[in-house]
Amino acid sequence: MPATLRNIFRVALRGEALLTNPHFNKGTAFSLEERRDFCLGGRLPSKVATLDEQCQRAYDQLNSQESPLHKNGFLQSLKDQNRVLYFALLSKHLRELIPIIYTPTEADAIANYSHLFRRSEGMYLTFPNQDSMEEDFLEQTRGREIDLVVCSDAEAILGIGDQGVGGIGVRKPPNVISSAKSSIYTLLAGVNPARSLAVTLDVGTDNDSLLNDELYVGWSNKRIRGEEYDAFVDKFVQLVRKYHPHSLLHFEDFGTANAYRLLEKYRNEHAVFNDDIQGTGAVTLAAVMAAIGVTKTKLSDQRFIIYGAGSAGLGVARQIRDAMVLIDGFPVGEANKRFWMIDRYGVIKESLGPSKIRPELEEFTRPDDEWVNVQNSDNQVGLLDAVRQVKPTVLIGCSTHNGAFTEDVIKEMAKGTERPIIFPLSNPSRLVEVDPKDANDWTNGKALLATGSPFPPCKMPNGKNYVIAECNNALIYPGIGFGAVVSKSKTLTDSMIIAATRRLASLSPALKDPDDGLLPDFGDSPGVNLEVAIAVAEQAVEEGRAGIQCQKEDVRRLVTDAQWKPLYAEYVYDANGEKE
Ligand SMILES: NC(=O)c1ccc[n+]([C@@H]2O[C@H](COP(=O)([O-])OP(=O)(O)OC[C@H]3O[C@@H](n4cnc5c(N)ncnc54)[C@H](O)[C@@H]3O)[C@@H](O)[C@H]2O)c1
Ligand SMILES: O=C(O)C[C@H](O)C(=O)O
Ligand SMILES: [Mn+2]
Repeated sequence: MPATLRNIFRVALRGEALLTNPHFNKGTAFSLEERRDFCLGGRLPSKVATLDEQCQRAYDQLNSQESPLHKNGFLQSLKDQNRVLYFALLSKHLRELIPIIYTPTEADAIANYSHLFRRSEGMYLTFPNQDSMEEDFLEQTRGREIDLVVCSDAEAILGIGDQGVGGIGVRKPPNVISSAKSSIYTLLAGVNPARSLAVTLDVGTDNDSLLNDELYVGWSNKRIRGEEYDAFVDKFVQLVRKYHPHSLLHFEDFGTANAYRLLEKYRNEHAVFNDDIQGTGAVTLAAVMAAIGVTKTKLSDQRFIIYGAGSAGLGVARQIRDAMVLIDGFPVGEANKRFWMIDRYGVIKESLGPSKIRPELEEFTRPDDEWVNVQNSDNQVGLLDAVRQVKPTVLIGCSTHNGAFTEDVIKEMAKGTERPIIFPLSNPSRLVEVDPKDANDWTNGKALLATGSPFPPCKMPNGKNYVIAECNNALIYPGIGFGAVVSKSKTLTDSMIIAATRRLASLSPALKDPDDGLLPDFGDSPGVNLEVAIAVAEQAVEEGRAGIQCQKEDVRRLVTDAQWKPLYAEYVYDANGEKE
């Protein structure tokens, strides 16, 4: 892929092979000299276009697409044709187009993957083909330096569940989640797309509608679990470690039990990152820090109800708990007591027993005697009862349960605290626990709000707009990953993630104006992620994790210089030059 800062690029492809390679293709932007030297003479109309002109044309075509899903399809096909143009167009219209290639539209695209499938992207490693995994892996990566590997087994895609290699029904492609997350790395942090790899680990699916669809493009088999699953994933992780020891390995949308286990298993031997646990924990902590800046309280003053105790819910609880310990000097045991986790069986409390409480939840399990006056007949404590009893100051949703934060729940919460902090984080938009507009109305504009998907601003009682912060891990994970990549960090530590969070929190608009959004706008997300990357790389250098020799003062320049930007390089033909 043409690097931005190098103006001249030696390329070994000519003619059709050049025009059909998305990493090298410039379409009508090939200069006259390049057309001559690369045998493109009769293959292009005569006018040489600039990248700006190409963006304008592509944008006009995009706008003729009728729905977000059609726009997503158009952009996918642009990406298949010309990577520089794709990223240049996205960069020019960031605020408008992130929701098209990412949350929420990408959820519909994944749900329809098998029916929209046109062309594969990235790497598919399928359970029954594991004997050839190394060969398959090398086939796509030989001779390439890979900085970033994003993988998913698609068991828990956003809030829409098991999608196998990509679902059916509404419409679109597998690899979509790992590809979308990789594109965001490039767009918002500057990861070179030629140095990143999106991988789908196809271990089957338990989604019956996929298994029964003859157009399903993945491995039509029940999900593999247990030792066989672990061995398969391990084979893949060891390949990444062997061939790309400095890469960052990003896990996305694994089922909760696997997500935690895999993170713990590998985090001390390679730079691994689980976005749903750590990315969500980090961005949510930053939003909470901004909110308590508005309420002028401390983290350890808060009482948290976290509704949905899966990867995201527990990641958020742990991250905030760790910050309470680190920032407020609270003992861990005391900090744990500030959390009430709720899942399908109500509040996680002791008498639910090990069949309903996963081991990772034990530290947040509540004693039963807290609930003697509020238990329902089925021994479960629901959200409304919990809110009445706990009087939470912060209510966070990671449940996929649309509408769970009812008017009763929100009004009950507002009785117990002056400025309720309410973050319904489930994605995509249709799964949000409460529409922020309702939460705003029901609390007379008192609620401090953030959501996982983009929502329009709300009206405050004084007529002013209240910006709903988008508390999505994309505001921080690209920076965390890029910081780890540039510093060639051997592992990704909790302190590096805390450094990222603090840097993000320091950029909150609410610090200047308490009525402003709790987190920076996604239109500013490239600058925000750059700051995050610098903070992470500085921390890596400071704590001796970095694989590069440099001083902390040099990190800002190093990270900035390493960013890939969507600009065309000038090509010179060289039979020994780049081919992929
Ligand atoms: N905003 C963000 O950056 C962000 C990041 C990660 C996840 N999320 C969203 O959070 C949601 C959960 O994601 P996850 O990765 O943690 O999934 P997950 O499957 O690991 O966890 C979901 C949890 O919610 C519980 N749950 C389901 N229905 C419930 C109900 N009716 N009441 C109470 N609990 C219920 C499940 O039992 C499970 O424990 C998804 O919608 C996802 O899109 C948002
Ligand atoms: O994909 C997103 O938008 C955020 C998050 O990783 C999720 O699973 O919802
Ligand atoms: Mn996710």
